[in-house]
Amino acid sequence: MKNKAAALSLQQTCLSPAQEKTQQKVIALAGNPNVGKSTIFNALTGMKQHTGNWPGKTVVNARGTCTFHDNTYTLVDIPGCYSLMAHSAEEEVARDFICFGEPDAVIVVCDATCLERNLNLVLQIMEAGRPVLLCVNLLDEARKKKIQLDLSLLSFRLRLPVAGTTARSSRGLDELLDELEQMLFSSPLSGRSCALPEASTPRVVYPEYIEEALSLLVPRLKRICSASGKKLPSARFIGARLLDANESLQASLKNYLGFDPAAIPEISGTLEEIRQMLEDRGISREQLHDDLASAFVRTAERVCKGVVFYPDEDCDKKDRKLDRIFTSRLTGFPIMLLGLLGIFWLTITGANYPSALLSRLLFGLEDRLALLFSLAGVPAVLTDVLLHGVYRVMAWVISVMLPPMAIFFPLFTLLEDFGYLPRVAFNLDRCFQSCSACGKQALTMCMGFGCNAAGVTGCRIIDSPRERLIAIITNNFVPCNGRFPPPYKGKQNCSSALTMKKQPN
Ligand SMILES: Nc1nc2c(ncn2[C@@H]2O[C@H](COP(=O)(O)OP(=O)(O)OP(=O)(O)O)[C@@H](O)[C@H]2O)c(=O)[nH]1
Ligand SMILES: [Mg+2]
Repeated sequence: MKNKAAALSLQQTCLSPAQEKTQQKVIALAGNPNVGKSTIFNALTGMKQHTGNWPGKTVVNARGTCTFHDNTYTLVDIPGCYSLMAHSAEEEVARDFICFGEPDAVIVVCDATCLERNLNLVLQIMEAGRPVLLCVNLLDEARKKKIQLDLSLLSFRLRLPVAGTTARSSRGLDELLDELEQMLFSSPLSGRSCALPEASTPRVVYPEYIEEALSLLVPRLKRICSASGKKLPSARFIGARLLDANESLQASLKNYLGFDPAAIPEISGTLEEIRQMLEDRGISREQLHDDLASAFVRTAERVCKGVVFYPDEDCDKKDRKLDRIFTSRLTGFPIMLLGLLGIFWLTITGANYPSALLSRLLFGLEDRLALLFSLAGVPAVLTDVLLHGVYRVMAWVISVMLPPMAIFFPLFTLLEDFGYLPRVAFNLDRCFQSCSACGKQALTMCMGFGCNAAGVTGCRIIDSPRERLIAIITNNFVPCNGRFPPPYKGKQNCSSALTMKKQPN
């Protein structure tokens, strides 16, 4: 793409308030996990955020810049989330940035193959009052499955700009930036303004009793919050979350405003009044919670009618069949064991040949360097330190560790891209759970076979701090390729860093 600029920085931004803002417009890239946010981010900024075919790779916000038609944007790739009612640490990071990070706009990336499910989040972000540009990605996958989409109708129904993309091949990204530009810089009269006033936003309509409660709460919240002078999510959104007693959002709101609106007598009194009203009508907190959530689902269903066509009823048939083969008890485990053993065999046996070659080359060079050092009259102590110390260790590390890594990680990436790794995690989830660990640990352990450092870093994908700690500690017991035990290293004897000797000439 012609319009990419170099990326500047990659940094964690949890609550990222106004002080971080520059003249550049700050654009958040939000969406469900695994819909291609980081792929779009990388294509637009030239950065290298981790992408792969399983959900939950991005766990902290990443920033980069992108220039298009002389406008420079700061793009923020945020972790995938299914909803703004955060259930995990990553979802909280995403929700906090959308609600309190003061982005100028949010590009919500959706998966074209399951648009209806993705619209849930779109509607929530719209309710939060953030300017939204909808990016329907994975159009190539939708085409493969013969799913037809009417994006103009979708745009009309949601009253949002919509762009279709295939991020993997950078298709549609210029159009996406065009839409963004129009949305941010065209006048409200042109009809493309993103900052929809609250009243004109296509609202998600809640059941009558919730609307009644909100009509009591929202005007009071508006009065209190408007005094804060901050770019808050809409009062309706905050009101609905206060009704739902969403503690984590309340804590972030308090952090952002500097005071807790729910602790102000006017609001706490109204909440109490509403609670009493619900109790009198026999409405439980669970029902309230379900009704608040299902309003989005119902609206998404309504919006999608006539927008998405599945001419082939069994468009997911192939995926389901593969799921059955790779995760059933009968075939899932044998295939998984054979596959993983195959990879280890290829890594270990295959690495012996380049290892032997590299070690012959590097140690041969050492002998020649030793000759050169002695001819040059280099003191013995210096030769020992530089040549028999630094150089020899480097030669060992390169010849032992580089070849298996060069084989293992590409194979691992292939498994990731084929979508097999989440199936491994699924297969092993029960085993890991019976040890009070998390199924995702299967992925970090596999990675640990390539390199423990990568495995430990990868443990960021595990939500629960306790399970993450277990994964980090136990990863050290996974023999990484530099520590594969000698009996398994094949006949060639140039392998483990622990056992390797200098090759005789
Ligand atoms: N076929 C196809 N694959 C895509 C497209 N966009 C992204 N992908 C692939 O989808 C997978 C997920 O992409 P990511 O960019 O990592 O998704 P993400 O939304 O950042 O995922 P999380 O950070 O886990 O939430 C990767 O394997 C991408 O190569 C696309 O347009 N078409
Ligand atoms: Mg990502």
